[in-house]
Amino acid sequence: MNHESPEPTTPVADDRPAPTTRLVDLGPGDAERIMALEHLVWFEIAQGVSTEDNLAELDFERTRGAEIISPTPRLGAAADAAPPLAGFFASWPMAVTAPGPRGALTRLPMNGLTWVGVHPDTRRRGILRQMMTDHLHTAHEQGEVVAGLQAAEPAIYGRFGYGAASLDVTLTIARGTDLSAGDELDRAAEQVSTHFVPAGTPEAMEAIQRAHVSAAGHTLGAVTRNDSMARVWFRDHPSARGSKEPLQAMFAVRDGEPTGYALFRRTASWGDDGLPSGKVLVREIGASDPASLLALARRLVDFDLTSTVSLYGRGTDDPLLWWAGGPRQVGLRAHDSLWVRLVDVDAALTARGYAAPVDVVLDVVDPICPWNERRWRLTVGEDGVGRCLPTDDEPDLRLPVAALGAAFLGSRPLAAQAVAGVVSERHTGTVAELSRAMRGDVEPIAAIGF
Ligand SMILES: CC(=O)SCCNC(=O)CCNC(=O)[C@H](O)C(C)(C)COP(=O)(O)OP(=O)(O)OC[C@H]1O[C@@H](n2cnc3c(N)ncnc32)[C@H](O)[C@@H]1OP(=O)(O)O
Repeated sequence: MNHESPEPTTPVADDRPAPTTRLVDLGPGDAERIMALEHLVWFEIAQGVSTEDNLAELDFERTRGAEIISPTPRLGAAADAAPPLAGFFASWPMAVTAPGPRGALTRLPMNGLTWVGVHPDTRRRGILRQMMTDHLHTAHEQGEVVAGLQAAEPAIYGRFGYGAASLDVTLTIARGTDLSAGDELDRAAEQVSTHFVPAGTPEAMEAIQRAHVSAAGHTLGAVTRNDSMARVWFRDHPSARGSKEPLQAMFAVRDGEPTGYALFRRTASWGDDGLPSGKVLVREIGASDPASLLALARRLVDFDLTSTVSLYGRGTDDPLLWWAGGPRQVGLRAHDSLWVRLVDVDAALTARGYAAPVDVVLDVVDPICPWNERRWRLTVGEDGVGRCLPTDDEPDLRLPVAALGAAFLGSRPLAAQAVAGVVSERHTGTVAELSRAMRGDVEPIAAIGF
């Protein structure tokens, strides 16, 4: 990303005079103005964390901002200060596990968008739209095929072609709950040992990363950090965490090999009755096989001085949910997790696999990425491998690109989206045909936080 965009923003739904901004690449030298904007956007400050540490997770090859080039000068600002930022966004090269051919899984590169924010003084005047257009066009130019994000608010990103492709389920399990999984899994879980260490050391971070990527290969919907993110992700600043215990990494090990991990923190508390009621908050848990997941979960529900364990980032048909007794037992709460955007419809539909043969012509609507907005023929053979090519043939169905993003991880069936009026069918039966071919065998897990 080395191009600058001199075009001013287009005012939308606001008659205040719009500032003129331009999109620029940002680097470590922009730390001060990045943090000035971040504090205004998120109104949250990590106490005692240096600016350098705050920004350490950013990839400055993929970090952009909208700087204000007029009006100037700014009341109260130093005359030689760099222009302030009206907007900011960054991304990481990540990966997501999508359905592969015939029930297999496939890990695909994914552009993960993050840190999106616009100055409160300049909102609702098109700066986000300008940034999103730039982001998706840059991703396309760089050959990225699939993009994803987690939305601060669910109403924002559908208009930019993202579809909510997975749900994030939180399970709260009482201490001592009998996780009932059947004899075979019980015996397999007994072969798995667990131990935990502070997560914030370089050695722990490296081991977490290995377990994280390995677990993702077995988990539909799993999103992974890349190695450079992993090196800084779990720094656990004592001043920022206050009196909480350091983040802990628990590993599952079978035959000397790591087979899973969990990241958690315990918070001590005591009830009015004098009994301990500490909480275990599990930020991530992942495993390469169900027995290792079970072994980790059994250990987590068995800590002295605690009363509940909350597991974030789980899925709707998660084995943990049913081992623990079902939705009513675990106070199930769900919200949208990963929003998927097909940057290149043909490459993305060719990269994932299918559950059944299909031959359909899609009429895709995508005003933000015009290279996608046309008819595409998707042909899938008996082997579940697809090919998507441009065509001028009559379409079988018409749909916005966001509908394909929503269905990309094998959930959110197109047939259900047709019932909701999002997808329309020109030839009877073609929505059902494509819908069945895109379905996964299980529901996707939620994405990690990013
Ligand atoms: C992946 C992530 O990082 S998610 C984090 C998103 N960031 C935040 O929520 C931080 C706080 N909020 C903000 O910084 C800003 O309000 C933003 C980034 C959400 C929006 O920026 P703006 O420059 O005001 O958006 P912009 O004017 O370009 O609006 C684009 C469109 O989105 C809509 N929109 C913008 N914000 C919202 C919102 N919070 N809810 C619903 N719609 C919204 C606008 O109405 C507009 O719609 P239209 O083009 O269909 O008419």
